[in-house]
This record gives sequence, C-alpha cells and structure tokens, in this order.
Amino acid sequence: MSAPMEISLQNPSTDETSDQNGVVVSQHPPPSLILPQEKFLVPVEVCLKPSSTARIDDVRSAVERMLEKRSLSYNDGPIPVPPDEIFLADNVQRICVCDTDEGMHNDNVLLFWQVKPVVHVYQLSEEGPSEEISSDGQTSTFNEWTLPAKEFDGMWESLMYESGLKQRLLRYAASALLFTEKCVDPFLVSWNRIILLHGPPGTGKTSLCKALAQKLSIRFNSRYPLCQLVEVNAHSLFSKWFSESGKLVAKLFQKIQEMVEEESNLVFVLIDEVESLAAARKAALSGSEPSDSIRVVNALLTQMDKLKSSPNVIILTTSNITAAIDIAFVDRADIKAYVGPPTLHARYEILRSCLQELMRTGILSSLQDCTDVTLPNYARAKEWLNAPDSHEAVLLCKKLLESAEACEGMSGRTLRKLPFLAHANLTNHFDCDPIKFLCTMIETAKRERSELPD
Ligand SMILES: Nc1ncnc2c1ncn2[C@@H]1O[C@H](COP(=O)(O)OP(=O)(O)OP(=O)(O)O)[C@@H](O)[C@H]1O
Repeated sequence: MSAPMEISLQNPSTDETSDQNGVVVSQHPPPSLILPQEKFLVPVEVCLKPSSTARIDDVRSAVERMLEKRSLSYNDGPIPVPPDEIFLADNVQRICVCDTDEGMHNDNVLLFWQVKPVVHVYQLSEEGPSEEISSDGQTSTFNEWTLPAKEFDGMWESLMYESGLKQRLLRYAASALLFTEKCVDPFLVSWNRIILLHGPPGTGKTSLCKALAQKLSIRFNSRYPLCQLVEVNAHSLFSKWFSESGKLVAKLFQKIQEMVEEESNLVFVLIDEVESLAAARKAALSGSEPSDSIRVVNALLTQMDKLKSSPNVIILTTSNITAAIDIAFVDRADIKAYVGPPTLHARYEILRSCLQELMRTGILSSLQDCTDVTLPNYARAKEWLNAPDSHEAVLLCKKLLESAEACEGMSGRTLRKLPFLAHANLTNHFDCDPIKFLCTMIETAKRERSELPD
C-alpha cells in the first residue's frame, strides 16, 4: 500500500518544511521581530481515551511539554501524538488545534513562536441522553445530556458557515461567562445570556446550538467541571392534555433549577422551535386556543426570566421564522443570528468533507498513489482554477467547485444527503472514480433543485 499523501502543488525549498496545507514554513524564528506579549492564544483540545483514568492536570502538563518541543506551524486540525510519548499515547485519543484562522491576518500561517497554546483536556461522556416523557406516554418533553457528550463529538467542525458566525457565538458566550465570573453589576452593564438562531429549515440551527454547548463545556471545563444540556421541545410542552402542560413546565424548571443551584455546573437550556410559543400565545389571545395554553406560555416566560438571574445558565433558542418573533424573552436575546442556506464557500466545504469521508471509507477510490487525501480548501481550490488539468487533483477540485455551484439554494441538510443520493444513482457501484462520482452528483443536484418548492 502506498503511503498517505497530501495534495500539494508546491515543492518546498531545501531548508524549509511544508506544513499540512502545503504552506512553506521557515524553521528559524526571528525572535527579535516577535515580542512575547504578541503571542496569539491558540486553543488545543485534548480528548482522553474512554478508558483513561489519568489526572487532567498531568495530561495538560504533558501536552504542554510536548508542544514546546514542536517546531512547526499551527493549523486547525489534529496533531499526532509522538510514539515516544508513552504517557500521552496510553491516555490520549486525539489532540486537535482550533481557531487558528483568528490569528492569521495576512500571513496565512501561524508559526510556533507566534503562538501560546491553551490546552483543554476533556473526556467524552458516553451516558447518552436521559429522556423525560410526558404522562400521555408519547411525547418527550425534554432530553438531558452530560457534556461533552460522545453524540456531539465532531459536530462543531462539521458545520460550515460564512466565516465569523461560529467564532462570534463562541466569543459572545465567553464574554457572557466572563462578565458573570467577574460579578459585573447587571444594573450598570446588562447582558442576558440568551442566543436566538433563526432561519430556514435544515440550516443547522439546532446542531449549532448543541455543538456550541459542547465546545463551551470543553473550553470552560476548568471553571465548570460539570456541564449539562437540557433540550426542550417547545411543541411538546403544549400537551394534548391541557391541564398537564402547566405541570410539565413546572417539572422541567424544577429540574433545571436543581442543576443550576450547584454553582460549578454550567447549564445550557435549548428551546427548539421557539416560535410555537408565540403562535400559542397569539391563538390564545384571539380566542381560538384554550386559555390554559396562554398560562403555559406565561409560566414558561416567567421561569425563563427567573433563570436569567442565575449566572451559570446559557439559553439557546431556535426558530424557523425569520420575521420578528414577538415574545418577550426572545426580544431580550443578546445575539439574534440569522442562519441561512450555505454560501458557495460553505457548500464547497460541506461537499469536500463528504467526498473525503467517502474516500476514507473506500466507497470512492483515492487518487492515484494516495491512500489518504486531504483535498484543498476553498481558498486554495479557487487558486487552482487556472492551473492545468493534467494533475488529477486539480481536475477533482474544479469538479468539486462545479458541484458546489450546482447546489445553490440547497440547505445544509439536503447537501449532506446529496452524496448518498448520487451514489444510489450510479449505474455501476463498483466503478467509484471520484470524478465520475462528482459528475453524477451534479446531475443529482440539478434534479433535486428542480424539485425544490419555489
Ligand atoms: N451549514 C451547515 N454545514 C454543515 N452541515 C449542515 C449545515 N446546515 C445543516 N447541516 C446538516 O443538516 C443537518 C440538520 O440540521 P439541523 O436539524 O440542526 O437544522 P435546523 O436548522 O435546526 O433544522 P429545522 O429548522 O428543520 O429543525 C445537520 O445535522 C447537519 O448535518
């Protein structure tokens, strides 16, 4: 079997090395140019093996020592554990560098001497969700997870948005937790710890909320060793047994209050389809819904208001309605972010990750002489547009861009399904050449688009 290879059209010169994106990196820092205070903080996330019983502090120190010995550039992505690091090899599942694009201004690369790594060590919870079922025995009113949870592993990285959205949410939450931590007087500076994500169906709003909670549970685990996510389905609170609904809300919030009372707990409350509250209130006011319904909405809003005074709660809400949602607490959301259908850039990245997964699993054949291909990101793909087609990777990249263009208007959910549909459309499942596959995918995309509602 041939060795793993990354695609690079660049040949590094003699005394320079090339990092995983093919960017040429000088091995020699000019220390006189960089002052220590200019170092950029780069999060490094370290996931422990499920079997590991190592102390978090010991692992953190071992990773910090290992990183000090490293002398390459920092890019988002995994860092292999060196085989001679026995303690780390025994305990660590993976080490991942994050958010380096924040610090890359014009240089397009962060060199090791420009960086101060901030190491976060965590272990995934394998408990799974615990579900609370309403007394009709059918609807689940809320799900609860201990974070970071195995189910949400990799979710943050899989979500592709216009640059800035994910970082904006992360920075907002970090500021909110810092203000709370420092006991900033809310009468003087007010902030609510409420986020509303709104936009069309299938654009990843619910996933983004869960992924954000997971990320924060990793980044803030030294301050909050226990993190929980409670997912409330707003619809299910309007039980068909109306008198039950009030009880459901009371039960739900009693549970959340108990979690919040422990000040080392960080609690995320995710309320999906928040517009159903507004709809219920409107219908109740117009007389078409029983008054019990409005009592439930009001009870919920009162409870949410109470929760806001707890410093260790972040409320995440989603809505498919993009027009203003007229309910009191959503008005108070600090961040109201519109999450729209993916742009060309995001579509390319979503399809790139799909293609890589199909190559990794052997469903599609890899490029000649490569067993493990990292396809170029969007910026590099655009640079390759004028390169000659003689290189198979260039051809693949151009086809991938063409596929992303053919998917205009599709939601992230549809895009993630498209490679599956394209595979099912192949006439010969055993001839899995990636370029032919992309041609079929373009056809499939055109057909899917023609079937989209106007
Ligand atoms: N921007 C994106 N990048 C990558 N994947 C995406 C994106 N948007 C959606 N997806 C995919 O679509 C799936 C569905 O997303 P999710 O259910 O979170 O969307 P939603 O906006 O909450 O939908 P709805 O409003 O219908 O509940 C996700 O699991 C994810 O795989």
